[in-house]
Amino acid sequence: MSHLDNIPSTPGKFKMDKSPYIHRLRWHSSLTKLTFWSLVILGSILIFFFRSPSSSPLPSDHSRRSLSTYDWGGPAWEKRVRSSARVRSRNGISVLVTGAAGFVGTHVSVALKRRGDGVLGLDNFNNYYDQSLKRARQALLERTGVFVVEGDINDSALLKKLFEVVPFTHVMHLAAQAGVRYAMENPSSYVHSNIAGLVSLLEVCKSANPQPSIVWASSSSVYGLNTKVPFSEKDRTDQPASLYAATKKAGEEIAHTYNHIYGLSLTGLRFFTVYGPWGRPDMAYFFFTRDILKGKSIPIFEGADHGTVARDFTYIDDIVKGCLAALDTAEKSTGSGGKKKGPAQLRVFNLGNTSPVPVSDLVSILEKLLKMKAKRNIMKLPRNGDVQFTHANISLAQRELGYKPTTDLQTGLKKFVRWYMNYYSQGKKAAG
Ligand SMILES: O=C(O)[C@H]1O[C@H](OP(=O)(O)OP(=O)(O)OC[C@H]2O[C@@H](n3ccc(=O)[nH]c3=O)[C@H](O)[C@@H]2O)[C@H](O)[C@@H](O)[C@@H]1O
Repeated sequence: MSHLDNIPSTPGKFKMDKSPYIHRLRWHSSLTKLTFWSLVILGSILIFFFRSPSSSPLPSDHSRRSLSTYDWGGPAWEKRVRSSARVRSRNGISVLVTGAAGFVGTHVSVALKRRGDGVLGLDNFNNYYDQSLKRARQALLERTGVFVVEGDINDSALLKKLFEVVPFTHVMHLAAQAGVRYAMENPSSYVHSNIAGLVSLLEVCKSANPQPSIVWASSSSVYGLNTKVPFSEKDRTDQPASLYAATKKAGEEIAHTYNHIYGLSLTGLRFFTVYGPWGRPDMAYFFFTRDILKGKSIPIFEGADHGTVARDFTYIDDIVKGCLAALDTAEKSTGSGGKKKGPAQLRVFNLGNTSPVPVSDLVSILEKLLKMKAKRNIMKLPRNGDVQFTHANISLAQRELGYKPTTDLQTGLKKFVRWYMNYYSQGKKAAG
């Protein structure tokens, strides 16, 4: 008889015959053996519960566990949330701004607040770049009357609570893991924020009553290896060149799904290399400024055969106008109680400047403004997600949003440099 003969042919029908039991009774006549086997079984159970990854009822992902470290809730906290989100103008809207302590988030929140809309910020203050800059933006927001709740978009309990406290009419979703090149270093942070975080937010929005209208940040990077310029919303976006771009593209498809199933009104904005005061230190114009001032060499990328690398750099104030116009023209979501009641609006717009500038020209402008020569280190465009050229066709945004950028790179950088010199002269060290 082979050992395979003991295996039942029908699952669930295997019945242990009595012989092992009887056999064991004989064994148990020895107390030592009983104790021994009891300990073995107990030990195995303990090892199973402590070592097996699937035995834990908690998610094993670190980022999820860290969500519980944020402190929120309580009557005083709710009061602050309500007061910040209170609409103070006729026909105003109440907006939850995610990523409020980020570059675009800060500018959009201030603009909304100033015109009398209710604004509540949400930000996880992660350490992707200098956190003190995020705290300084937060201080600016507080002075404007915007409370920034500290929390993560993956924290559904927090999101649900916020919607319980305030029936937001709109969500401006700007929280994301940004940066094209960093995606090679920390891919999971892109999935966590740009995919899981987006789904977590949309899940709560779809169940909210009333459902809010959502405007969110996509990216010019979705055009990827597309060579047809200028980039139009009708062009293909199925060849992303970085994981960052892929997660933003995934976001656009996820938006389609939530619009289709639940009647959420969704508008995606494809931002083109946004720059300006209070910007992101991981972006080229920002760290070029810092390094030129320090006398450090700066890597300037060029394409094959000395090909020009250029960007459709877009000034923050123009982007803010585009964001507000998108919020103002957003139609209401049509669902309720998690159920779609009719077709809802689904839009995507390019928000660019329509005049690409070579990166080497950006450096020349900075040299003039800083009155310092840059140490240029010309390098081959790395194959880590960068594309050679971006150029927005903005006719759709012009037609539907009245979007019309007015700031050229020279003017915008002048404002950035003024802010930079002022900000970092006040004892704040430019993060290295
Ligand atoms: O438009 C967008 O969708 C994207 O714009 C920027 O991405 P990118 O255009 O690559 O901006 P930077 O990293 O500031 O680079 C600007 C230009 O400088 C070049 N560069 C960058 C870094 C460097 O060391 N040297 C250099 O020449 C890049 O190739 C690029 O042409 C943002 O970082 C993204 O988050 C955003 O989504």
